[in-house]
Amino acid sequence: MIQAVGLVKRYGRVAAVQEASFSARPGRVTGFLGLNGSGKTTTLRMLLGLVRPTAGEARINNRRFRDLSHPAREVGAVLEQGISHPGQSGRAHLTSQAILAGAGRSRVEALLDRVGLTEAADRRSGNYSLGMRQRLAVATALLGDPPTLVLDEPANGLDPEGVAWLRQLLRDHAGQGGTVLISSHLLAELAHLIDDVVIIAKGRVTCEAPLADLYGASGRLRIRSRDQHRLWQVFERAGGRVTRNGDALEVVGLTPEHAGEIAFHARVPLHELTVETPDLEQIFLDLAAA
Ligand SMILES: Nc1ncnc2c1ncn2[C@@H]1O[C@H](COP(=O)(O)OP(=O)(O)OP(=O)(O)O)[C@@H](O)[C@H]1O
Repeated sequence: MIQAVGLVKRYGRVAAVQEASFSARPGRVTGFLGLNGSGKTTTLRMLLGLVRPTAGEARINNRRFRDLSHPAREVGAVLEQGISHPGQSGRAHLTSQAILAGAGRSRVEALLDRVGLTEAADRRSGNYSLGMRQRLAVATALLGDPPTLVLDEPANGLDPEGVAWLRQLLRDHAGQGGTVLISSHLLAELAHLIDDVVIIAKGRVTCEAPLADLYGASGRLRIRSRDQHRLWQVFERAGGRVTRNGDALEVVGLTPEHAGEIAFHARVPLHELTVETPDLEQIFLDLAAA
């Protein structure tokens, strides 16, 4: 469990984070979304004890990071690329980090395999692609087998296969009861990866909700029939908000099942009943620009 409680960070006159409160729950993958410069990295660094909050508190499993007795066993982080020395091989990097995390050599080999780096393990990490460096960073974060993962823009530089791999890894982690907080400036990048969304705009949290609610919030039906006037009346009477779009009605506030039954009882045959998929990126941009 990750909790941000009224987090504030000011750099001189710059208010990087302002009263940010949210949580990321066990068993869920939570997306932490915001445009560039909205305060994501600063917030994650406060959660991980790397930046001291001006006010408020960040808690991991109900404790501040600095009060954790075995940080590497409680939380793993992917914060930035280039964590390894470029001359060092992936295996050498992971082995040296394993010592810090109290993990054994067999764990290093298992993790190289898990992130798909076994074959490249002895190559200089400086020659790794961005995607391979991300995989190495994820392996490093997993060394202490922590239940909580914090990842800053981990999908950056991953090709579609890499994104599918990351998705499975995070899903498995959450499926075993782990907590995952993952940041991005693109909702589309995370849409298939996350259960919950926290959106930060200009340092303030503007939305904290299950991703499904974001879809549901703008669920809109498109309906055509022979008697649009009659349908308009009965839909409004049932609590729907109706507008016209060309020869169709657009209805918000009714489920397709409800709308279909209302039309049936009003004896108006439907020619079309479509659930319009909301433009998720647009919803995100509206919330992120708030
Ligand atoms: N050490 C610092 N000193 C001064 N200002 C800072 C510092 N770190 C961040 N800021 C400012 O705080 C604001 C938030 O920055 P932050 O890096 O947290 O945003 P971000 O959402 O992670 O952006 P990006 O996606 O571009 O990494 C920005 O205006 C940034 O310039």
